[in-house]
Amino acid sequence: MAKTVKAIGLMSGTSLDGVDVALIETDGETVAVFGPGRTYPYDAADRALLARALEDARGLADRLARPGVLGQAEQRLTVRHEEALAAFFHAFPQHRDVSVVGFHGQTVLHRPEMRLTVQIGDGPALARGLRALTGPPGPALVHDLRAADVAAGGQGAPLVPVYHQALVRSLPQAGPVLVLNLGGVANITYLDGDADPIACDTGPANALIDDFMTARTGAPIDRDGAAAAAGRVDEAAIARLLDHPFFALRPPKSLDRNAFRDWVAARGGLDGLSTEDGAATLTALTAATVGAVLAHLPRRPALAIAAGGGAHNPTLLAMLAARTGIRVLTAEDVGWSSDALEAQAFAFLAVRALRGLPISFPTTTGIARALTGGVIALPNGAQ
Ligand SMILES: Nc1ncnc2c1ncn2[C@@H]1O[C@H](COP(=O)(O)OP(=O)(O)OP(=O)(O)O)[C@@H](O)[C@H]1O
Ligand SMILES: CC(=O)N[C@H]1[C@@H]2OC[C@@H](O2)[C@@H](O)[C@@H]1O[C@H](C)C(=O)O
Repeated sequence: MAKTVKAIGLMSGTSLDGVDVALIETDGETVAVFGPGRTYPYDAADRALLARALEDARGLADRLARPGVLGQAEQRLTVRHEEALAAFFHAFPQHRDVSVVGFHGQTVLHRPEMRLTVQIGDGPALARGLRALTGPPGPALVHDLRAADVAAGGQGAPLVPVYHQALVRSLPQAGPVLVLNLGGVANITYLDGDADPIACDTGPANALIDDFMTARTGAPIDRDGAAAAAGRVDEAAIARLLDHPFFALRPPKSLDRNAFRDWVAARGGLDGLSTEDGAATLTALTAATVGAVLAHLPRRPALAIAAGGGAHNPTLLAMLAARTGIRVLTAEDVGWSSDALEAQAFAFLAVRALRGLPISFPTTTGIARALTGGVIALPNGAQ
C-alpha cells in the first residue's frame, strides 16, 4: 500500500464566493482521515474583480495572456489563497507538516472545444508563500490540474469523479449511486460497482440563481431557497430553456460558468416574473437539467448524494427529488461534508498527480486514455 500523507486542497469555485481549504490524509486511492475544512470568503471588491476577470477573459485565445484586469485578479487571488492558508495554519498549527497542496485557482474561461481552459493563480508564487508559512522545506504544490486533459482533447472537467469514486467505495449502498456537485455549475458522477465513473457537467446549479438574486435583491444568494419556495415555477420558461443543445449531448461534456447567461437573456429572460417566481423557475431548471442527464446513464441510480453549496438549499433538494424520482441525501447524511468536498478532491488529485496516477478518464472527460495531470512546484523551488 502507498504511503498516506497529509494533503490540503484549495478551491475557488465558479460561485466566486471564497477560498475553500480542506485537509485529508490519503494515499491518493483511499481516504484515511477527513481533516478540517474552512471557507475564507471573498469581500465584495474581490468578487467584483473576479467577475470582471471573467468578462476580460471572454475573448482569450492564449491561456498565458493576462489582458485587462486578469493580471491584477491573478495576483489578488494568489494573495487571498496565501492568506487563507495562513488563517488555516493559525487555526490548526498541528497541520503545518502538510506534505502536498493542490491549488485549483479560478477558472476564468473554459472552451475545451478550442483546447482552451484558463485557471488564474500563480503556482510558483503560492509555493514560495507556503514555504514561508510552514518553514522549509515546505510541501509540494500541484497546480494547473486541468491543462493536460484539455491539451489531450479532453473536457478538462469534471475532475472530482475519481474522488467521488473513492468515497462511494466505502459506503454500504448497493446499486448505482449519483453524486451531485451543486456549485455555480452542477456536475454528476455516476458510480456502479468497479466500473469507471461516468461524469459530466449537467447545467447551471446556482450561477443563474445567484446572478438573478443579485440583480433583483442585491443579496448574492437565495438563502435556504426561501424565495424559490414562495414562488411558482414557470414550466413554459423551463421548456424554452431546456431546448439548449447542451442538454441533448451525451456525457462527457463540460460548461463555462456563463454559458447559459446569454441563452436565458435571448429567450426573454425572466424579466416578467416576480423575484419569487424567477427564483422558483431557475431552481426548478437546475433540477430539470439533472433529470435530463438520466436518459444518458446506463441504469437508474438508486440514490443521489448532493454536495456543494446547493446541498444547503432545501427547495432545490426537494425539486431534485420530485423531478428525478430518485432518493436524494446530502453529503452530511452519509458522513461527508458538502462544503469541503471539492477542496478535499483537489487535495486527493494532488496526491494522485504526485504519484503519477490518472486524474481523468475516457468516461469523465472524454480523453482517449486515463491521464494524470497537474504542474508540480517542488519545495526546493524547482518546477
Ligand atoms: N444556505 C444556502 N441556501 C441557498 N443556497 C446556498 C446556501 N449556501 C450556499 N448556497 C449556494 O451555493 C453556492 C456556493 O456553492 P459552492 O461553494 O459549492 O460553489 P463553487 O465551489 O464556487 O462552485 P463550482 O462547484 O461550480 O466551482 C452559493 O453561491 C449559493 O448559490
Ligand atoms: C472548468 C471548471 O472550472 N469547471 C468546474 C465548474 O464548477 C463545477 C463544474 O464546472 C465542474 O466541472 C468544474 O469543477 C469541478 C470541481 C470539477 O472539475 O470536478
